[in-house]
Amino acid sequence: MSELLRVEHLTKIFTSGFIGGFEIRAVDDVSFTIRKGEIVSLVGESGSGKTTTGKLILRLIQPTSGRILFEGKDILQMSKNELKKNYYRQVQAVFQDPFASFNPLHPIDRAFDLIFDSYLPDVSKGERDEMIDKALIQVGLNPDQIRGKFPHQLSGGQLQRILIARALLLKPKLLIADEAVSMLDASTRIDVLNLLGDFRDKYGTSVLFVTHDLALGYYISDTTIIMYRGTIVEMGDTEKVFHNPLHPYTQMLLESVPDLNVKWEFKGIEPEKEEGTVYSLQGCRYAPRCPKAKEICFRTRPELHEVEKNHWVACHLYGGE
Ligand SMILES: Nc1ncnc2c1ncn2[C@@H]1O[C@H](COP(=O)(O)OP(=O)(O)OP(=O)(O)O)[C@@H](O)[C@H]1O
Repeated sequence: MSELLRVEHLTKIFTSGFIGGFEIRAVDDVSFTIRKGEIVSLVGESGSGKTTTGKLILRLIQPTSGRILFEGKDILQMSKNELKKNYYRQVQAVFQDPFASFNPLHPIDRAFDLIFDSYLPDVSKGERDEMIDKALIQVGLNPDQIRGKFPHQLSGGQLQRILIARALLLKPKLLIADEAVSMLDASTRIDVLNLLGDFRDKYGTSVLFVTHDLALGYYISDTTIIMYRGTIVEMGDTEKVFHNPLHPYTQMLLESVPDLNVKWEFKGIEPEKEEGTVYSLQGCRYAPRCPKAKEICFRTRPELHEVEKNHWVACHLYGGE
């Protein structure tokens, strides 16, 4: 599989407050690639920088530093016109909150019209209708119950599927799906995940699947990237990351997945873990929470290095610093 997207040393620092405000390193020196036809999961807890990474790739926000190459071309050098006419024709996105993506004053068909007007202006009205119906059926919706409706007349799950149908209509080379199936009920969620897989097989669409749900990431992706506080702590073949997790953070995440055979039991109140944790920018971000942290972990940030084929970890426990 050849390379589609390359992210190099991507960093996004937000500043909060005015004078004497503080910096948030939402994404901090992140590098990875997505190959053609590859499904990559970006996994991590809330605030780990997943959405910011997706927004940077979509150039909805500007990075503080770093490069993003799509088919070898630096998207940060693209003009607005090039982005609109060329890049967004090939890179589509679906976000978590479907309500925010629809204008409540217009029937949902207008969302499709915008796509046709912008990217497929030569398609006739009859063909448009046929393509929209087909796309809706693909995501398990009945066009007769959807077309002409206003957003408030449809459920969040229906709106989300409409957005996925719309994004796939263009047969994009890359789909960024940011918690895109979170609002769907379990059976529809599997249908939509399967649809993404089918789409990849049929059209070679690559997917950056942003999720905090490990099980969904495992189900759909070839490659998994685990993020913690703006940094990549582990990445590689999904099977390797899930079946041989190396980073203590990945191990903790996997141990936290509820097991259907195990019932809750009281084990005492856990001390505060996340909010308010102070970490050093020089060291590993996870060190203050890490049960295996050594002195060096607080002092030097570990680099990602390949521990086995297609399996990288940024952790001093495995050397490589
Ligand atoms: N526009 C912004 N201004 C200031 N800080 C921001 C902004 N957007 C994100 N952040 C901060 O950047 C960090 C990463 O946020 P991000 O939304 O990328 O995380 P996430 O992993 O996608 O989390 P979630 O799963 O909750 O969406 C957080 O600390 C967040 O508060």
